Amino acid sequence: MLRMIWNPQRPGPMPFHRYRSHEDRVTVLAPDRGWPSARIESAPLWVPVDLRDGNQALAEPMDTARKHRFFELLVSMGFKEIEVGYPSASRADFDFVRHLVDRVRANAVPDDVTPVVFTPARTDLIDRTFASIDGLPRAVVHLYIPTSPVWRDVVLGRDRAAVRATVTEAAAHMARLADARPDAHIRFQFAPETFNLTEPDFALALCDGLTELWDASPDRPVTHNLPATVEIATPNVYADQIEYMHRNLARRDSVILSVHPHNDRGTGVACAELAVLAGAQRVEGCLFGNGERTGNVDLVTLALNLYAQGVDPMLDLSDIDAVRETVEHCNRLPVHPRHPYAGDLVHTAFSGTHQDAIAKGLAHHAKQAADLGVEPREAPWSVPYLPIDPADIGRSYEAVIRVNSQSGKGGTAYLLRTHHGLDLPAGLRRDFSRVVQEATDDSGGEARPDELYALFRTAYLAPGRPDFDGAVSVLSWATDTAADGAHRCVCTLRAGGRTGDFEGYGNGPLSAFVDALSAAGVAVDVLDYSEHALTSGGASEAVAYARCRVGGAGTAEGAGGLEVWGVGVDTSLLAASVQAVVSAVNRAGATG
Ligand SMILES: CC(=O)SCCNC(=O)CCNC(=O)[C@H](O)C(C)(C)COP(=O)(O)OP(=O)(O)OC[C@H]1O[C@@H](n2cnc3c(N)ncnc32)[C@H](O)[C@@H]1OP(=O)(O)O
Ligand SMILES: CC(C)C(=O)C(=O)O
Ligand SMILES: [Mg+2]
Repeated sequence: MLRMIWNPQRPGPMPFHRYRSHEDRVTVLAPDRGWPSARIESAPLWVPVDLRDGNQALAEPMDTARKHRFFELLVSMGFKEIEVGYPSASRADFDFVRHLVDRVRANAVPDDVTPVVFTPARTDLIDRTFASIDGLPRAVVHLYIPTSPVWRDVVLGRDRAAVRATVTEAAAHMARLADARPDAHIRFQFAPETFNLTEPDFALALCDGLTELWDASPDRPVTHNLPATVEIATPNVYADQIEYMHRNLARRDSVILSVHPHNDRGTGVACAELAVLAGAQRVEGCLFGNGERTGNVDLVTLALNLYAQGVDPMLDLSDIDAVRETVEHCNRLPVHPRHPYAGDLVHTAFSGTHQDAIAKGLAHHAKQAADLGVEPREAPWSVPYLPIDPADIGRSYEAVIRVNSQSGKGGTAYLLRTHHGLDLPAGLRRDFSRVVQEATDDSGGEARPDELYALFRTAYLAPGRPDFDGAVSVLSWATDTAADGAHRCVCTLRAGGRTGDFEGYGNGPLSAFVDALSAAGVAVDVLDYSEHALTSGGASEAVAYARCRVGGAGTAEGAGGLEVWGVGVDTSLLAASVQAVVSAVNRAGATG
C-alpha cells in the first residue's frame, strides 16, 4: 500500500483490534483466476427467495394471502424457479405450499414454474417438507446445513465428519422420499450455509458427495447453492471462492452452480456479479434486497444492472412502481427513496449542473431519435446522469428535474418549458434563475413547477398587465398602417401620475408603440425580442420576451439606462409584445 503522507487522519477510538481480517478466517484458493477478464453476456437463472429467506426476516411473516400475491407477482415477472417457503418452520409456510399445490392442480401455475422448498438436515423436518409438496408434479427440495468452523463448533457442536454424516443421512432420506413419488419430478439442491467461511476442500467434498449420492446427471442436475450467509470480505474474495468451486466440482455438467449473497458489507450486488463472472449460473436473492439483517442481494438491481449493459435480464420490470407497490404491501416494509432504479428519488436531479446536463441530454436524445427516424423509446440512450431511460421501467420524466436553492437556470428553464410551454431565451433564464434562487434561499425548500410559474408570473407577466399599479399603464392602444407602409400607434397611457393620449410611428407596430411611449416621456430601447406560441396552457396563446434598455435610451452611446427583461402572454401576438415592453418598463420602475 502507498504511504499516504498527505493524510492527516489520526488513530480512532474504536476497538478495531477485536476483529480479524478474512485472510485469518478462511483460506482462499485462487491460482490463475479467470473471472477478472470474463464478461456477463446473458442473464443467470434468477431465483427469488422472498417467500422464504425474505419472509424469515419479517417481524410479521406473510400469511397465505400475502404470499399468494407475491408469488403471482414473481410469476408475472418471468421467474421460473421460486423458493416458496420453509414448510417445516410454521403452519403458515406449510399451508402456503398446500395452497400452491391446489393452484397447480387447478392449472393456475404455469408448467414451466418450479417451486423450491427449504429444509434443514433433520429427518423429521424433511418428512414434513415432503408432506407439504405431496401432489406437486415438480419441485426442488433445498437442503442446508452450516459448514464453517465457528458454526460447526458453536452452533452444531459437530466436527467435519459429523456434519458430513448428518448431511449424507439427510440427503439419502430425501432421495428415498423422492423415489417413493415416481410421478413427481423432484430435484435436489444443497446449501453449505456459511460457505464463504468454510474451508474450500470441505465445501467441495460435501457438494461432490451429494452430487454422487443423488446421482446427478445433465437431465436431472443438482443445484449447489453457495451462500455468502454473512458477508466477510471484499467481493473479489467471494469470486475466488466461487471460481474454485466452478473449476473443481465433480460432474460439472450435472451441477447448477448457484450463489446466495447477503449484504452485510453492502456489497451483495458486487458479490453476485463477480460470482457470475466466476462461473455461477444461478443467483438467489430478494426483490429490493429484503432479507435477514441487511438483506439478501437485490434481484431488481442485478437485473437492471444487466439491462443497463444492453443484456436482456429476462425479467419484466417495465412497471417497476407496480412491482414495488406489491412488494411493499407484502413485506410491510418501504423501499428506500434512494434505492437503485426503484426509489422515488433516483431519477431526480436537484443540483444545477446535473439538471443542465439532463435537460441538454434529453433534448439531444429527442433530436437523435428524429434524425434516426425512430421513436425516442427506440433510440440509443446516452443521457447524462440517467443510467437508463426512466420510461423503460414505467417512470415519467415528471420527476427528473426538481428545483431548490442548489438548482440553476437549466433546471428552472426545463420545468417552465415542460410544464408551462415557456421556452425562455438564454438571457432571461439567467435573469429568472436569480428570482428563483432568492425565493428558494428564503424558503429553504423546493419550488414545484406551479410555484415556479407563480414566481414567473409575478416577476414578469403581472408588470405588463393593464391593471398593474406601476410606472406606466396602457389603458388602450391601437395600431394601423399608413399609405407609405409606416406603422402608427395611438394609445392612452398613464405615466408618471398623468393620463394622456399619445401617438408614435415606426417600421412595425411594436416600434410605433415604443415611439408613443417615448412621446409620453418613457425612453425604451428594445435590445432583444423573441416570441413563440405556447405549447401548453391556453392553446391559442403566444408569449413575447423583450430585453429592453429603459431610461437613457436613444442617447448617442445608448448609456445610462437599465437593461430589463419583460414578458407578455396574450392570444394576440402584438398584445403580448406590447405587454412585454410595458413589463420591462414597470420592472425598471422608470418614467423617463
Ligand atoms: C441462513 C438461513 O437462512 S438458514 C434458515 C433459517 N431459518 C429459520 O430458522 C426459520 C425456520 N426455523 C424454525 O422454524 C426452527 O428453527 C426449526 C423448526 C427449523 C427448528 O426448531 P427447533 O427444533 O425448535 O430448534 P431451534 O430453532 O431452537 O435450534 C436449532 C437447532 O437446529 C440445529 N440446526 C441448525 N441448522 C440446522 C440444519 N441446517 N440442519 C440440522 N440442524 C440444524 C441447531 O444446531 C440447533 O440444534 P440443538 O437444538 O441441538 O442445539
Ligand atoms: C441458502 C441458505 C442456507 C441461506 O439462506 C444462507 O446461507 O444465507
Ligand atoms: Mg440467506
